[in-house]
Amino acid sequence: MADADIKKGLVGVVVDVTAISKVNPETNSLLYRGYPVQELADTQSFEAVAHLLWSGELPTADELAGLRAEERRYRALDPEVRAAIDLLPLDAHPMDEARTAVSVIGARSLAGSGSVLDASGTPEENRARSIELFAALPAIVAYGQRRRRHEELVEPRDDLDYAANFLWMVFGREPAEVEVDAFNRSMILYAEHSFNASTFTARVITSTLSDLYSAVTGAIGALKGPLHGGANEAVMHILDEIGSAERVESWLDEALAEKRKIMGFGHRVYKNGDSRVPTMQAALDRLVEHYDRSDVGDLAAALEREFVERKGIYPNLDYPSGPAYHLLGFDTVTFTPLFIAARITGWTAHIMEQAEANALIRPLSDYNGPDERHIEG
Ligand SMILES: CC(=O)SCCNC(=O)CCNC(=O)[C@H](O)C(C)(C)COP(=O)(O)OP(=O)(O)OC[C@H]1O[C@@H](n2cnc3c(N)ncnc32)[C@H](O)[C@@H]1OP(=O)(O)O
Ligand SMILES: O=C([O-])CC(=O)C(=O)O
Repeated sequence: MADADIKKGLVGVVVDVTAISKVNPETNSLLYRGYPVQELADTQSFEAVAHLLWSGELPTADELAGLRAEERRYRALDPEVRAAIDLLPLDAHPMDEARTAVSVIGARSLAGSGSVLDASGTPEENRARSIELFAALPAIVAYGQRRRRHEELVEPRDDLDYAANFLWMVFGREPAEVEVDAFNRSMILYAEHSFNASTFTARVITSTLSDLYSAVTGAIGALKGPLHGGANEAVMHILDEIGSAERVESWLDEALAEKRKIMGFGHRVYKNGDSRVPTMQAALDRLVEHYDRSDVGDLAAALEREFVERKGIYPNLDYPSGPAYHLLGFDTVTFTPLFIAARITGWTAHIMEQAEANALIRPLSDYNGPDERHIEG
């Protein structure tokens, strides 16, 4: 096979169809089930967007109320999940914590379901499993941050919707409107992005007729890497390392001389800017104003200006999200678990779509090892 025929990293390869989202780098747009993501972020709750991704349509008032009631049923941290998290060292990465928690929920949910032949589930079962994970993840993420800070678990509040309750469980105080708005927007923007690495991982696992929990666990592993979801954490490490807007130029001289990747910039599909960045940047700007933290806004703006000018590579969603989560009060290691809480919607929509029209995903490789040889003697 000629080298030119090998699509390393599957660059440019279209492997299947999807009706869930459309990423269009030419028009710099992102549609969820046909709706521009900016419009959804401006007008919808994350719960409504979850319904849209799963079912194909925005919910009616009754459907939204039904989903919200269902979500409230699974909000509290399950004591057995808590016990499993407590077995992990305090300095375990929260991505590992979340991966373990999903694995525990899956093992318990599937216990007694019989052989591997029964695990993949009916569409109805998978929809119920998706809602349960969507509802359970905030408490897992919140408990992780609180236990690392040696703080008590905060019980959920039924009078708050998803985004406000999530912030409540993490910080134990009622969030301001501007905080809820920024957080809700970030969840919507992070919810779905076609065949990205973690979603593709989930689809590969689903394609073997494995179960939804295994697919999500694998997807979390793929998301953790800094070339993908881990970049929102990595952005904050970089901003911390630079320290202030005045240091950007000298820091960048050195980083580029060392051929370092500057996290939060670049994208496999978008080459002229990420469609989600302006909406998240506007939310970050409002947080900067709310907390009176122009130092954070100025530093992020200075690095963006300088890097884009020198390299012509634009920020991706992780770039404004990192400092926004920082200002909201999240620990840097908690940023990528927030991405899980959002992307659980997209992952599970893709798992159900893959299961509905399945073909085992199994590409070919070109062998470049030793020629055939035999053991001597
Ligand atoms: C929500 C998300 O998951 S968005 C992605 C989050 N990831 C990051 O922010 C990590 C930093 N960015 C990157 O590593 C890359 O831009 C990726 C992995 C996202 C996309 O990568 P690819 O499409 O494979 O492009 P690739 O990495 O080959 O980059 C092309 C060129 O641009 C350079 N480049 C791309 N991104 C960056 C960056 N962030 N910093 C420095 N150089 C970069 C590469 O070094 C390469 O240069 P070369 O041609 O001289 O070798
Ligand atoms: O699409 C990608 O490759 C990565 C990304 O932006 C996402 O998953 O949100």
